[in-house]
Amino acid sequence: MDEPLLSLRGLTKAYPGVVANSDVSFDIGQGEIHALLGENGAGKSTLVKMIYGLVRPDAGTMSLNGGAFAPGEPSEARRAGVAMVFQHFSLFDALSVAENVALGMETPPKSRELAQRIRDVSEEYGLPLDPFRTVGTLSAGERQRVEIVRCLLQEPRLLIMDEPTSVLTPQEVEILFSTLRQLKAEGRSILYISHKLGEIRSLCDTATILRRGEVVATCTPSETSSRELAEMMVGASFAAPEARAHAPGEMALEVTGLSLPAPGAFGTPLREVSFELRRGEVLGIGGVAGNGQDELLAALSGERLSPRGTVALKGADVSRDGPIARREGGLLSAPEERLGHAAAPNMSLVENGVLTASRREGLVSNGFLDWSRARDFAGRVIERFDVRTPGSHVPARALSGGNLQKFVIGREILQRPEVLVVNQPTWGVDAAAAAAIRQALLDLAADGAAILVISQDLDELMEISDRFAALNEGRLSPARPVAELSLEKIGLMMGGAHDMEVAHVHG
Ligand SMILES: Nc1ncnc2c1ncn2[C@@H]1O[C@H](COP(=O)(O)OP(=O)(O)OP(=O)(O)O)[C@@H](O)[C@H]1O
Repeated sequence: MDEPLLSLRGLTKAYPGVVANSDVSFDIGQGEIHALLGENGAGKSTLVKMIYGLVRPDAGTMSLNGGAFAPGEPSEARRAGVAMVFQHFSLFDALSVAENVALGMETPPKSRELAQRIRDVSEEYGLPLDPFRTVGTLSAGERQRVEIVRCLLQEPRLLIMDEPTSVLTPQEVEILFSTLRQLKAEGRSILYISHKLGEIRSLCDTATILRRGEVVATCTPSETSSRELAEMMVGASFAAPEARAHAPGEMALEVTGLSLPAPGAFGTPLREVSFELRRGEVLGIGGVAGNGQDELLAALSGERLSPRGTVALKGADVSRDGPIARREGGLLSAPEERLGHAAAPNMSLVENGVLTASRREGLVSNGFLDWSRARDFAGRVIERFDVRTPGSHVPARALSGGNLQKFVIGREILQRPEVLVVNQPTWGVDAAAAAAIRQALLDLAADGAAILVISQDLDELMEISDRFAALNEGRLSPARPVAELSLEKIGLMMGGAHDMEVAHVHG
């Protein structure tokens, strides 16, 4: 076998109360697509941050192309040929694609030349992108292309991708995969983090599986079933969610002709959105990111008020009520962006629990916070949703992405909502925990709650929804029973093809 591109030997990194990586050793071959798999908090992000020079290992060594490799900062890793596309993009909305790319370069070329290079790379790798478009107007898939093109301009030997498909439509996933296969054919290597086992099985040559910071297995994903992969990750078997039979009940949430202007320069207006949601029912709303999902959630949660007569909760007009009044009426919600919007990063989990649960859980009495009840509530969320953390005193930012997501969703579910609106409930959550969250949503519905799930994960929507509707440029399609729909029809309802045209307007 050829010499590996990257060898990791005994990498170890501890944080207070948790060993994030313990004696991790494996190799990534030249031209190999290598999957890194593991439950939430297994240590995947920590490991790639060490490779990318963002975190220093406490012990262990790395070698790249046979030479010692110990990047002290990302620019050093980049110079050595390591590039990384992050889960959360670091782009400036108000700048153009080319300006954003230039910002990440140490010595950017003149803007004309850079625009040409961007066009060349985007054509060569089948990633349509217009260098002069303002980033704020791009879909999530297009933003990701900006990040990928920015990486490819550095001619990387190793490209690290952290959950790249969580923001993509099925069609965009196909485009991304052909780009990755092309990079592999050129002899470049890819380290691929994902919780989507089907994708890993079709794309990756090898998989390394981490559990609680340690390498527990290495396998060939195409020869391993998704169930086997999942079981290696959790070290146990797990059950797929099961819907309990139920008949839809009374009207819980009725939205009628809801139109709202875009909240800012880069938001999406809502256009005549109408739907009904009954008790006991799960309505799934799909769509490409940036088609009004955040705006719809804000209008339902009460963060943004809408014209009278547009939002009715259990028959009462709540269009002009803010979030606190709606929560009191039984409508709870969890937005997509977990750090900053759903959770305050520097506050502890106890405090984050208080943020949305203080009234419904009676955590405040006579104007004073009841700390012991608040700790008890956070503790119950942690236990019930298997949030991996040293304790409820830990600040939200110290949790792995998936564990914080479990906390944010669990916090709402435990408050026994009558209507629950969630956006991307299992984003970044591993297979077993995602199954547990979906099961909790189904159980809530079976107990008579009305649930609205906004998600880009079509498999998820198909699995848990009774009816499905698609958001496209702020318009909502009529809802259809899921039993009548194929995945392909849903893809078309989403209008997922609209941003795939080659956008060479300035070419
Ligand atoms: N900056 C930090 N401070 C304290 N603890 C941390 C920090 N970063 C990570 N951890 C802890 O290290 C462990 C591994 O986290 P890591 O983010 O690497 O997991 P992950 O496998 O990427 O998870 P996910 O799939 O949820 O993103 C977790 O227990 C996490 O809480």
